[in-house]
Amino acid sequence: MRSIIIAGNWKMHKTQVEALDFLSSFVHEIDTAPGEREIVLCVPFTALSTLSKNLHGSRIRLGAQNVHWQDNGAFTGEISPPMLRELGVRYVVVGHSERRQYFGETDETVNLRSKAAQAHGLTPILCVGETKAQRDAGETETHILSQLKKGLEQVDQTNLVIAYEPIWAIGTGDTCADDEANRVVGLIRSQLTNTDVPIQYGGSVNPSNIDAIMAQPEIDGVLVGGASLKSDSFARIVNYQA
Ligand SMILES: O=C(CO)COP(=O)(O)O
Repeated sequence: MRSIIIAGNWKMHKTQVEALDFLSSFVHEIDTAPGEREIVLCVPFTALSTLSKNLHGSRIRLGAQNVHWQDNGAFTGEISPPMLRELGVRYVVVGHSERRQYFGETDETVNLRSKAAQAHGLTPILCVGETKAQRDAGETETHILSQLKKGLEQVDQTNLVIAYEPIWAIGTGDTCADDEANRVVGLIRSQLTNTDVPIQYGGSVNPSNIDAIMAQPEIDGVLVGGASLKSDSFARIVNYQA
């Protein structure tokens, strides 16, 4: 049985005050969401502690947006798995295309980060996806298969989420067609030894397209950027009509 995971990725948005403001409305707006939907907020490191203290038994799970593979050491600017665990974090986004593009993340470091997260009981949300140029050149499949092969080496597939995020669909309003997203997610699933790994779609998900995306049989959830920043909009996504 595959889990459904609806996750917001706030990226570099929201101070602690803004995060608490979001939470105060959001907890009520998701009151009636079906219980089997896992709701995750992947927030900036600086908002983790405040949110963690204010979740008060809520069903919302906390996620981080990056994690280092060492427990501690001279790695200025990085955060370790035990530091996240201490704050009640359950999930961590690994290998987001923005980290690969702007911060030199490679399949090898993505792999190290995923394994370290798992070793400390965190669930990595491993992101893969192609650029527009790769799609236009017909290289979508080979690119994603290569990202998966390297990224998943020795990764435990019983504690893992994968997010298919076509880079050209991120923050552009240009969503991948539902059936095409479904096809690529199916291709990703065909590469896994555990076919129950939840696989999300990400890229311009919003309250208007969520129902159609979640109607796709291979898609087990979404990773939402811009539309997760407003509580009513993200709540509508969480409350999608099945
Ligand atoms: O990158 C994303 C989530 O990780 C998607 O961002 P948008 O939903 O803003 O397109």
